[in-house]
This record gives sequence, C-alpha cells and structure tokens, in this order.
Amino acid sequence: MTGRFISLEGGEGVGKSTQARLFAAALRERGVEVVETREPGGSPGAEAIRALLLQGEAERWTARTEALLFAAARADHVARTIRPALAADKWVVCDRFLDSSLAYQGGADGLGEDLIRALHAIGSEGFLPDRTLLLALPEAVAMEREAIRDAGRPDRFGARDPEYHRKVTATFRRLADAEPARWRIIDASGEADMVTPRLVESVSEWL
Ligand SMILES: Nc1ncnc2c1ncn2[C@@H]1O[C@H](COP(=O)(O)OP(=O)(O)OP(=O)(O)O)[C@@H](O)[C@H]1O
Ligand SMILES: Cc1cn([C@H]2C[C@H](O)[C@@H](COP(=O)(O)O)O2)c(=O)[nH]c1=O
Repeated sequence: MTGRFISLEGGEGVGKSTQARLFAAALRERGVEVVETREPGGSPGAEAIRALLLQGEAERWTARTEALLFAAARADHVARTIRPALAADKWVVCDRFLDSSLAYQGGADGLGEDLIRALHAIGSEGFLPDRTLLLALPEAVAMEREAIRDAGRPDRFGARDPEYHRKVTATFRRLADAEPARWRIIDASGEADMVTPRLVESVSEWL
C-alpha cells in the first residue's frame, strides 16, 4: 500500500491528540501500517526543540524566533521520521504540521503566510501532507475540554488570550477554504469514538 501523509489540525482542545490515536488504531484495524507522530516534535531533535518552545515564560521568544524554531523542528521531523516512513510505504498520522505555523505564527502573530512558507521551503523543501483534517468544534466546548485537561496549567501557547485563539481558528478556516483538494473539515463534536469514523471516511478513497 502506498504511504500517505495525513495531518490533523485545529485550535487548542478540539481533540487532535485523542483523534490521532484513535484514527491510527482504526487504520491499523484496516491493515494499514501507521506511524503516529506530532509537532512540534516527532524526532529526538524536534522533541528537544518542543521543550524550548512550550516551556518557560510567555515572553521567552519573539514571534520570529518561534517561527524559526518550529521550522527547524519540522525540518528534522520531516527528514528523520516522516520521509523514511513514507518511503517504507507506511502511513503517517501527524498531530499538527505546517498549517499550525501558518495559523499561529503567520495568522495570529501576524508574520504572514509568505514568510512561514519561505521558512518551510528552506527547512523542508515545501513538503506537504496528502490530506489535512481540520477538527472543528465550537469555541466554548473546546475551551471547556482544554480547561479540564490543563487544570489551570496551560503551556505558553494555551495561555494566550481568547482573541489570539480566534485568529488561529479563523486562519485555519481560511486555509481550508483556499485548498479544498487537500483539506477536509471534520465535525469534532460528540463522543470521541463517534468522531473517529468521520476521519476514516475522509481518507476512504485510499483504503
Ligand atoms: N470527543 C471528546 N469528547 C469529550 N472530551 C474529549 C473528546 N476528545 C478529546 N477530549 C478530551 O478533551 C481534552 C483535549 O483533547 P486533546 O488533547 O485530544 O485535544 P487537542 O486538540 O490535541 O488539544 P491541544 O492542541 O490543546 O493539545 C482531553 O482531556 C481529551 O481527553
Ligand atoms: C506545530 C505548531 C504548534 N504550535 C503551537 C500550538 C500548540 O499550542 C502548541 C503545541 O501543543 P500541543 O499540545 O502539542 O498541540 O504549539 C504553533 O504555534 N506553531 C506550530 O507550527
């Protein structure tokens, strides 16, 4: 079976990590060999950069420094984990990828799409997923899930104000609308095991 690269995207608390796990399990049940991974992270070097990005004071990095760190982590992740898995005809299910940089650094931080794509061209030769699944959930539901999970201790990005996160969500929507061949918008409401079949359906042409 040909390898496929699928990314899951969306704002905080919409269920990406939960669905990445359940989606990978559902694909395995269908005989697909799956590598589950995430960003920032997914290779030893990129996981080290993840700690730099998510821990510490809110003002630890400028937006430009963060964009460079995400692009550097992604370059290592693509070279060491994603490309080798695809070359071995495995599927890669990735919790966030380039589109998170476009939404957070490009959109909410105001760096713009062109700058983020330029960094991605340098770091990862512009490498893109075959399909990107945008998990869509009303803001209030996502915030409630996130608050329960984080128990008052969000990371540097989760701690940003609601207006920042609204810009993230709006940018994801704009990206999805602009590139319908790659993106699918998935209703992420309801019990987790009711959401997973919607993800499977969105890649059914490859199964
Ligand atoms: N369908 C669901 N119904 C209820 N709770 C859910 C559902 N999916 C996930 N959760 C819970 O909501 C919280 C957030 O889910 P998860 O960590 O998967 O989201 P995420 O999109 O990866 O978030 P982030 O980007 O902030 O890391 C977790 O505590 C998870 O157990
Ligand atoms: C890949 C990527 C991530 N971010 C932000 C978004 C999240 O707040 C964190 C990652 O935390 P998660 O619990 O693993 O979702 O990092 C970003 O701003 N830009 C990116 O490219």
